[in-house]
Amino acid sequence: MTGIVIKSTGSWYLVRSLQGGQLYKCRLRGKFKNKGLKVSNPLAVGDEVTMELEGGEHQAVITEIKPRRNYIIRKSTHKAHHAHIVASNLDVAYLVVTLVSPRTSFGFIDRFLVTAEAYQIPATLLFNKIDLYDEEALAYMNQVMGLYERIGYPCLPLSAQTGEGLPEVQKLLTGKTSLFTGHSGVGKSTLVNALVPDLAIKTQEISSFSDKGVHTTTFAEMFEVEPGTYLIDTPGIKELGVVEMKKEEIGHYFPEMRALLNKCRFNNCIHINEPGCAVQEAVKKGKIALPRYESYLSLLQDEDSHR
Ligand SMILES: Nc1nc2c(ncn2[C@@H]2O[C@H](COP(=O)(O)OP(=O)(O)OP(=O)(O)O)[C@@H](O)[C@H]2O)c(=O)[nH]1
Ligand SMILES: [Zn+2]
Repeated sequence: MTGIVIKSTGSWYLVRSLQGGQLYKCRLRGKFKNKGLKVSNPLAVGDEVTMELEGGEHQAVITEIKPRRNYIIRKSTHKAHHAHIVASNLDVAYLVVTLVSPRTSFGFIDRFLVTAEAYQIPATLLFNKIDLYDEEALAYMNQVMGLYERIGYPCLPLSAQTGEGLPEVQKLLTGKTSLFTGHSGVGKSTLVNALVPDLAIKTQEISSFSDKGVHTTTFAEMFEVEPGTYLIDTPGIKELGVVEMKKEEIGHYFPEMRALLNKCRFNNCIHINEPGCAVQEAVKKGKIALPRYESYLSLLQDEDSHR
């Protein structure tokens, strides 16, 4: 029997069978090694596994994991050098942002996009709460959306509250595995609720497998929107941290910089103040948006502080 991990706690796993949709509470048989990956969890949400029934009606043992197409890692906030896989086999990563109450910063958006680039996962920005925007805010939003669309990131305006723009989001989800993330307060829960039919029932079903007292919402959970369409909610994840990037690598994760990188005079250029730098030139000419370049500089600085 094969299935998809829809919840991973590290000690047990909830798997949805691909043969009938039932849920199984699973343990692992033997040791699973994540080759070349320094992570604390052997299995993540989105992993496809083989399992064998065991004992109780809804219990199984995971015997094998299929190779991952991709995955996103998050650094542990309390243990240095610890990281875990948040989710795997993703088709799209969505960031929910708002320009008012609260205002998502460019820095935060760009960090998310860089992470998605590093893991080669297509990213889309969802601008929520447009019902709150006045004319000025709408004009600003269009400007920001234009900036990101020119780089190649799809952007959608919506209101999880009024439902405006939701059908467009729903269309994008169909047949895919989508990860949702965003700052606290941007309306991610409201949106996930609007997108996943019977979310409360599904959440209840998932938590009915939890042992007493250990249910937490800090793990990513995968919901079936309809067969073949999955949505991964990442509660409590404030930031998808990029794990160990070399300074020279960072520019590659800005698509608008990527094409220019071999045009710099020095091949180890990090585009700060080197002469003959194609990136600085493009910033001066307005071909690279200033906020994007500032995000780039801030990521460089972060790497400095990690050494
Ligand atoms: N006006 C307006 N309010 C919204 C919209 N979407 C969500 N809200 C409100 O924004 C607040 C935060 O929404 P949540 O869905 O809890 O936000 P969240 O991002 O899940 O926040 P956390 O649960 O803290 O991660 C709530 O009061 C919602 O009712 C929207 O489209 N328009
Ligand atoms: Zn340069």
